[in-house]
Parts: sequence; C-alpha cells; structure tokens
Amino acid sequence: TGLVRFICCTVSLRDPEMISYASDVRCRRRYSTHIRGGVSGMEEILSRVVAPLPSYETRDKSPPPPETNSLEFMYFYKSLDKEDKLCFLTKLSQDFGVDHKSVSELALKLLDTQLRDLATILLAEDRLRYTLTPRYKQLFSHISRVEGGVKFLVDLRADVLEIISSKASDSPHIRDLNGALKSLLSEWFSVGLLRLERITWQSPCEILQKISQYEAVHPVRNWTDLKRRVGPYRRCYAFTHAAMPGEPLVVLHVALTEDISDNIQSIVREFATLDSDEDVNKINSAIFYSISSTQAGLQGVELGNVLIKRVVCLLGVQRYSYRY
Ligand SMILES: CC(C)(COP(=O)(O)OP(=O)(O)OC[C@H]1O[C@@H](n2cnc3c(N)ncnc32)[C@H](O)[C@@H]1OP(=O)(O)O)[C@@H](O)C(=O)NCCC(=O)NCCSC(=O)CC(=O)O
Repeated sequence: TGLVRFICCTVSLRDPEMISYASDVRCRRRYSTHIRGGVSGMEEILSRVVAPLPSYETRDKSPPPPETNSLEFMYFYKSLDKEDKLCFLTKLSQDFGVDHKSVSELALKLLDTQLRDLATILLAEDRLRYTLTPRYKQLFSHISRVEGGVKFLVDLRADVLEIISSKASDSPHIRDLNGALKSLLSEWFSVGLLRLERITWQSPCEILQKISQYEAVHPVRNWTDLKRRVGPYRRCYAFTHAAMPGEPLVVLHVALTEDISDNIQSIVREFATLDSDEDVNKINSAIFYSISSTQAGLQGVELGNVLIKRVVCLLGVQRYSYRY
C-alpha cells in the first residue's frame, strides 16, 4: 500500500511540473526563432503577446491571455543585449501604449455630457479612465502573476531607469512606461505587503551573503566583520516580499551604544567581543549607521524611508528608550 500511495503521489505531483516544463520548453523554442528575426521579430512577438485592451463592456468578463504570452515576453527580453533592449522597449512603449484616438474621442464625449445627470458623467469618466490604460500595463499585470514575474519587472524598470538617466533615449513614451511601472510596483510593494525581518548570524547563509554583497555604505570586509554587524549591540533589519523570496529589498544596520558616537569608525571598526551578551543597562542610543536599497528598479518606491520608520517604532516598543 505504501508503494502504491507513493506512486500515486509521484504521478499527481509530476503533472503540473511537466505542464510547466513543457510550456517552458515551448517558450524557449519560440523565442530562439524570433531572436534571429531582428526588428521584425520584435514587432511580431510584441503584436502576438501584448493583447489588446478588452472593450469597456467586456473588461471584467474577458479571460486573461495565456500564461505562455508572459513567459515568452520574459524569455525574449532576457535574451536581448542592451541595445536591442532599448529598441524593444521603445517599440513597446510607442506602439502598445494608450490608444490616443479613442482617448480624444472619449474626452470630447465627456465634455458633451457635462449638462447631463451625474451617473452619465461618472460613466463617461470611468470609460475615459479605462481607455487611458496603456496596453503594456495590462501585460505587466499578467507577468506579475507568473513565477519570477515581479522580479523580472523590477529588473525591467532598472533597465528603463538606466536608459533615462544615461540619456540613451529622451522618448516621452519611455518616460510614460517608467511611470506606469513605478505605479504598479508602488502598489505591489506597499507597506502592508512587506515583511520586516531581523537578520542574525542564524539567518540563512544565502541571505547573509546578500546582506554583505549589497552593503553600499560601509563595505563588509569579511565574514567576521559580517558576524559582528549582526551580533550583540547591533541590529540588522530587512524588508522582504513574498513575490521575491530570499531577496532582502532594503537593509538597515543599527548600532546600540552607550553614548551617541561622534565618529563612524567607532561603530564600524570597534566592536564588543563576538560572544559577549548584551547588557541592556549599557544601551542608551540607537544609531542608524547604514541603509542600502538592493533593487535599482524600486527607486522612488521609498522602501528605505518606510523601513527606518518601522524600525524606530520596533526598537521603541522593545522597552528601550533610545536616543536616535
Ligand atoms: C538611501 C536609499 C536606501 C533610499 O532608498 P529608498 O527605497 O527609500 O528610495 P529612493 O532611492 O528612491 O530614495 C528616496 C529619496 O532619498 C534620496 N536619497 C537617496 N540616497 C540618499 C542619501 N545618501 N542622502 C540623502 N538622500 C538620499 C533620493 O534622492 C530620494 O529623494 P527624492 O525623493 O527627492 O528623489 C537608497 O537610495 C540607496 O540604497 N542609496 C545608496 C546607498 C546610500 O546612499 N545609502 C544612504 C547613505 S547614508 C547612511 O547610510 C547613514 C550615514 O552614513 O550616516
């Protein structure tokens, strides 16, 4: 019976994996044919995977496009080099954004309804609002639902920010695309969806390594240095998100000291011995000595600001009356 149960279990677990594997392979095959197609390949893939906006009347009833559309977009984009990414994003933002003609028509209609009843005006406004949604925004929402989709979009925004800051493009469409991505990411990474985690020497090695690697203010010298930064008289906190497991998004380091230090070296270089226990009577101050955001694509979402406020509250609640 044990063997039979085991076999049943193996089969039932295998099915979804096989389905996902099969669609994975299909996507890889498809995208590899389009890479050869250059600009026309880009146009072809975009017109196939970026679905048109459903009509206003059917917007809540239309089934979402197949998941393979999102996967194909992701694989294709990841395979491009920097120059092709710029070309691809320019096409996406220009040709798959807002339907300007419909927006103008609806704006005129809205003006015409101004003397009508409130319900008619609200309906006209809602139609206009819906029509102002860029087609690519809908694609991004679908991408966010596939595995690794949110991280993909965070990295995509990092590319867009790089294009803007390096002045590789001054297209208003690219700036619009950035705005759409920022507003989606701000919703998905809102405070209520973030998890505050304390990082200690007992945290997974993978996380500790990332804490060390992402430190942008006072570089971590070695493992002993890292052990001290998460040890006694120190606190290290990070925000994580369910959609990006194992990825600290922003990391904050705090030193708990007797007096407010007048130089950073005394915090970064001088520590109590590694094994000493904390004596709470010796703690009067909490010095927030380093904060680093790890995801360039989340710039402007202000996770750092929120993390500092959360940790101030947390340390305040934890019985200490620090001077910050
Ligand atoms: C500081 C950050 C964690 C903030 O990240 P957020 O997720 O909150 O959002 P963000 O990057 O959009 O930045 C929010 C606002 O803070 C500003 N900002 C960013 N870094 C700043 C800095 N070092 N000093 C002063 N302001 C800064 C941005 O221009 C922006 O302003 P606006 O909204 O006006 O555009 C990140 O920018 C980052 O990792 N920067 C690189 C590392 C760094 O500089 N760390 C802080 C060093 S000081 C430190 O750690 C303590 C110390 O040494 O005393």
